[in-house]
Amino acid sequence: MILARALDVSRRYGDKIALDRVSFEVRAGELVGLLGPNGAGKSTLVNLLTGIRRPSDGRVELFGGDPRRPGSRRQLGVTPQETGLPASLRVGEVVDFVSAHYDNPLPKTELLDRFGLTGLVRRQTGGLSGGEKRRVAVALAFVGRPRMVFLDEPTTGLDVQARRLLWDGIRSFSAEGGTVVLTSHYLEEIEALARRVVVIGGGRVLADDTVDAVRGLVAVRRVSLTVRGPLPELTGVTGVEREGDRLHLLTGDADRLVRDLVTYDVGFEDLEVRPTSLEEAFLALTREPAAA
Ligand SMILES: Nc1ncnc2c1ncn2[C@@H]1O[C@H](COP(=O)(O)OP(=O)(O)OP(=O)(O)O)[C@@H](O)[C@H]1O
Repeated sequence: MILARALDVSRRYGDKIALDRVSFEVRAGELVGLLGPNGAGKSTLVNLLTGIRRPSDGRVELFGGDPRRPGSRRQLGVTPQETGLPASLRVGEVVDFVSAHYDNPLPKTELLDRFGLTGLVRRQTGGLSGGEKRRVAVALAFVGRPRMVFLDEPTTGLDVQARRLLWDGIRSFSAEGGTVVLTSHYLEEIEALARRVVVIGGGRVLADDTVDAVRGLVAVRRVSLTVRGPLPELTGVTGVEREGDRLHLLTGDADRLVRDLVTYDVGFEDLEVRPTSLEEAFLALTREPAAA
């Protein structure tokens, strides 16, 4: 069952085309990561699907209706990229306030426990750290027992431990059948959480597939080796990183590269060939949109 859909959607801000004929759908139970560099159009897509903005062209649907109608948003939870919490209220009071808007909210203790916030219940939000505020803001998207949540960069500004606490909360919602769409710059986050990744660049969908398939799409391999002398000119190398004597070469044809290293009699040690990280795949995709 499709819970959210964009059909040939474009969004312009003056002369700027933020989204260019994008089609995208989210099915019940999915955990989808929207991945893209700054300004790619991720937030714009989220804002259209959650009824915050209107498309310039094309159609958007949320639970089969117009996202701008409050009735279509009843089963939706959203954490925008930036949120404000009333500084003088305690965390528990903010949760009570938001809960009061729903018929059957999640019990406060359960919500706080799920997101590792129990210890903060009596703290005024104005005195929380940036990371603690962010965790509260994300948890609030879940108060009304939504069927689907949109989380725009949920873990920006969080340290590793806080990020993991949030991931646990998101994972348990997903494990119970909840549907999640999240945007992220943290490739590690998409890999850790999402089964499906949609790469957005320049207002277009560059790839929409599993994390493994997106990596396979660019099929870049990382060949690592330790060399003491200079390297000869090698064909097909698209990137080089150096850590002391250790070199990491990115290439679309690892077999050929290794053959060339042997042919040129390069004295290498500890040769390793492995698939790229999603980050490397993502950089290659956004650098060469035509190849996608
Ligand atoms: N209200 C607006 N007025 C004018 N231009 C806008 C507005 N909102 C977004 N844009 C432009 O549209 C493009 C897409 O922006 P969007 O915020 O959707 O990208 P994003 O992928 O979410 O980026 P980030 O990762 O930096 O949040 C950008 O070029 C941005 O400057």
